[in-house]
Amino acid sequence: MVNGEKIGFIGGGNMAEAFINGLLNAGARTENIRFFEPNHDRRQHIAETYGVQAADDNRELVEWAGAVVLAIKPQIVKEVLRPLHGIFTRDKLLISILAGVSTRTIEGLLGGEPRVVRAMPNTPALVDAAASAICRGSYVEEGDMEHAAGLFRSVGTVHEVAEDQMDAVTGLSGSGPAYVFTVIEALAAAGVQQGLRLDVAHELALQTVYGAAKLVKETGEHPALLREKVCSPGGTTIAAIRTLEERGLRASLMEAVAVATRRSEELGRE
Ligand SMILES: NC(=O)C1=CN([C@@H]2O[C@H](COP(=O)(O)OP(=O)(O)OC[C@H]3O[C@@H](n4cnc5c(N)ncnc54)[C@H](O)[C@@H]3O)[C@@H](O)[C@H]2O)C=CC1
Ligand SMILES: O=C(O)[C@@H]1CCC=N1
Repeated sequence: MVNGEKIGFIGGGNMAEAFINGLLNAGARTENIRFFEPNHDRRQHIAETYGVQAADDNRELVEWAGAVVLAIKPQIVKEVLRPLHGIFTRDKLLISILAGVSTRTIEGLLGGEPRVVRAMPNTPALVDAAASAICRGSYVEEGDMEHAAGLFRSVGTVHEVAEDQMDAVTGLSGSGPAYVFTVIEALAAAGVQQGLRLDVAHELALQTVYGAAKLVKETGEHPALLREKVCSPGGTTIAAIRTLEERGLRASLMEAVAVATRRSEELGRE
């Protein structure tokens, strides 16, 4: 983000917290970040943990900010944005991280020709390892995409995609951390079943997933090639891989991403 820019968060939930944390780690100043959050406990938690100021309401927040991150649940987008109709003047940029909700819907709710960027980050933003994608609204200005990309880069990686790909991004990387958490949990359970202590099994499962991802990232090698290097002829791994293929791990993941993509599309129609 531009140094010294005022960034406001509508909503102080999990994702807003991840970004506030990431921005501060990246050198943003506390006085340049504000948020509005109606839940008292969350408001207090964010204000006290990060030393950032809570606004009294969303209108006050938007009037103060240069860039606004919309971080509420998609189901309440209409009730939250309708009262803000007309106050998103051309000097403000709105970045929405809502699953499913199109830039066209948001632009319609805000009125006029608001500068809107739609984004889909994920929770590893909390540890500066988010995978995010962004797409442009109808009225963005030159520089807005790079500007928004800077926010997401401060907590991980970012790609620009066409808006018709955002639901697929949501199904893959937006929801994806939950799939991987399930894999870690299942591997640990499998280790326990084979007689390992839970703490040892959990640590082995976690480090294996972390190490495998790091190996793909740092070598740049295709995962299939890296997998071949683990599979000794007639050995343990190829026996396990055959079982995973027979039980449909690949098809299960493809179907999971398809279902999540469709759910994202539905959220946009609700
Ligand atoms: N949790 C995730 O992994 C991801 C979530 N998203 C999207 O981010 C958005 C936020 O998700 P979370 O942070 O997980 O949800 P959350 O439920 O933790 O946060 C939403 C916050 O908005 C607050 N809120 C309710 N009414 C409000 C109002 N009128 N004004 C301001 N704030 C209000 C709620 O009290 C709550 O703290 C959702 O639209 C979701 O689709 C995107 C990527 C990943
Ligand atoms: O589950 C959800 O709807 C949100 C969007 C992506 C991750 N969490």
